[in-house]
Amino acid sequence: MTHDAQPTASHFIDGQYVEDTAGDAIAVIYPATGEQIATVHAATPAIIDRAIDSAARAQADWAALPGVERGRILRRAADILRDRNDALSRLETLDTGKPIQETLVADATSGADALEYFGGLAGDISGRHIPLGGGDFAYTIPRPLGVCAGIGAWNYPTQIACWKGAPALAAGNAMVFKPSETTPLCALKVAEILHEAGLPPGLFNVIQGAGPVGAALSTDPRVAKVSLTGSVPTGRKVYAAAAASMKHVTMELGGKSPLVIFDDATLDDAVSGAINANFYSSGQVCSNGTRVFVHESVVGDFLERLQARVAKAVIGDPLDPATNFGPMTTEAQMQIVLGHLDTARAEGARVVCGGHRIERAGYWVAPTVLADVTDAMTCARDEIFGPVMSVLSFTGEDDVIARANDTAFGLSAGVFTRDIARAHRVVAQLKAGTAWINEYNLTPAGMPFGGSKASGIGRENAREALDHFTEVQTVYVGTNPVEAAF
Ligand SMILES: NC(=O)C1=CN([C@@H]2O[C@H](COP(=O)(O)OP(=O)(O)OC[C@H]3O[C@@H](n4cnc5c(N)ncnc54)[C@H](O)[C@@H]3O)[C@@H](O)[C@H]2O)C=CC1
Repeated sequence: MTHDAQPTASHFIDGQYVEDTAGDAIAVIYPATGEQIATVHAATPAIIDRAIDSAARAQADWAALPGVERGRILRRAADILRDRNDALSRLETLDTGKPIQETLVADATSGADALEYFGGLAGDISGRHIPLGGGDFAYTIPRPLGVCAGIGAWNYPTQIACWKGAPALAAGNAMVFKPSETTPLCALKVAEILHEAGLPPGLFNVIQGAGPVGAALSTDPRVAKVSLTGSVPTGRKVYAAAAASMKHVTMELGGKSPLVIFDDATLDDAVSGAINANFYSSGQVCSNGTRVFVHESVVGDFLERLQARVAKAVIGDPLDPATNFGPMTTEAQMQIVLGHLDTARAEGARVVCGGHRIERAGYWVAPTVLADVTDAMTCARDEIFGPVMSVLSFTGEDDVIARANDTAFGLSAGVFTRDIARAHRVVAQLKAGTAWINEYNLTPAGMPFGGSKASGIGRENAREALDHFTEVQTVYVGTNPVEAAF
């Protein structure tokens, strides 16, 4: 381990760092240079067992605490995350390659927001009272599920650990979290900080590894729920594995979301929206609006302004605060994106800018805008998960709604227009878990976030996430003499 703020071992179990070099070595690469910055080891079956076992032992006492006491610990952890934002952001940049300009505002800070939000709500978890007539009544108790597994993607390692951990812990559960094998470091820091804030040992354990470790968590009978952020194919596998033991699931999966720009939109805002919907984190954002439908009367103007803005991207050392565009997180993902660019050209898309690898050490793809894209092209159908915007033109409102919905995904959508009636009419018809009007990709902790159709099940953030980390026990209370047939 070469940097001060780095975690000191591969796993964090029962309140402490744990190493077990018997597990496969996983090289942690700084994507901006291709340099190896750390090594972690995949969890062996013994480590997996230890993590689940310690979580199971700690959970009942945690659940028995008053919610305000659980919440106080989460809020303290939020403060520590904010205090250490600089060091944590640097580590996140080294792990993911995302520019420090982004990690300073969207990773530990977003995690802190979730911890603060759910810390506040923890004291307000309550059931319902249901009057039944004749003096009888029922009430409900939202009960924690027990041990929950969290499995993360590579793009927002700190945020994903907190978005899953905060509501799980607030509701009285324990969590075993497995980060993506390509970005393993920051979830360990989240565990360290939670325990420093007073979380009793065992309640947030982090173990490393790739698919097989995630699969072991998804099938273990001691695990009551799996919350996954990942691709649709992985989601299908994890959902199926969880079904065998009837586990609860939350699935935050991929997308191919539409962003619709009407002819009355404030065009510079729409261009900003399209940039935020495609190039943040070099396009490695699940909710990205990668199918940008622009009204035919403004598409020329839109492309001209967009091209001028993309030319201003500062591509360079991600640790330099001036840089606002970084590399892909992995070499494999860079190759996937470059393959998509070849296919797009072959299918007739016009490259307005970018369209190639940037020749420097590490895994860089230039911010790319494709025009003259049609609905049938692969770049308009498949999730690319890279800095590739496809621009399509449209004529009528009904037509663009039908085209926007013609996808198996349903994660997000956006609309730019100054006509408020149209904005609400259109989003009401878009099959997407989250829609933005005259904005894009903002996900505050108090707002539910998640997907429809193949993009997922359940919601993260807001009160909805607490519902997904609890189950209701109903109690009927009789207050009258008991009647019976005989
Ligand atoms: N909806 C959302 O909130 C978000 C969705 N994503 C989606 O995530 C994907 C990119 O992330 P990746 O890390 O490539 O996804 P991935 O699906 O390859 O991996 C996700 C996680 O699942 C684990 N995994 C793989 N196979 C497994 C198995 N059989 N059982 C259990 N766990 C398994 C991986 O080790 C990793 O931790 C994209 O499709 C993206 O859209 C990314 C961020 C947010």
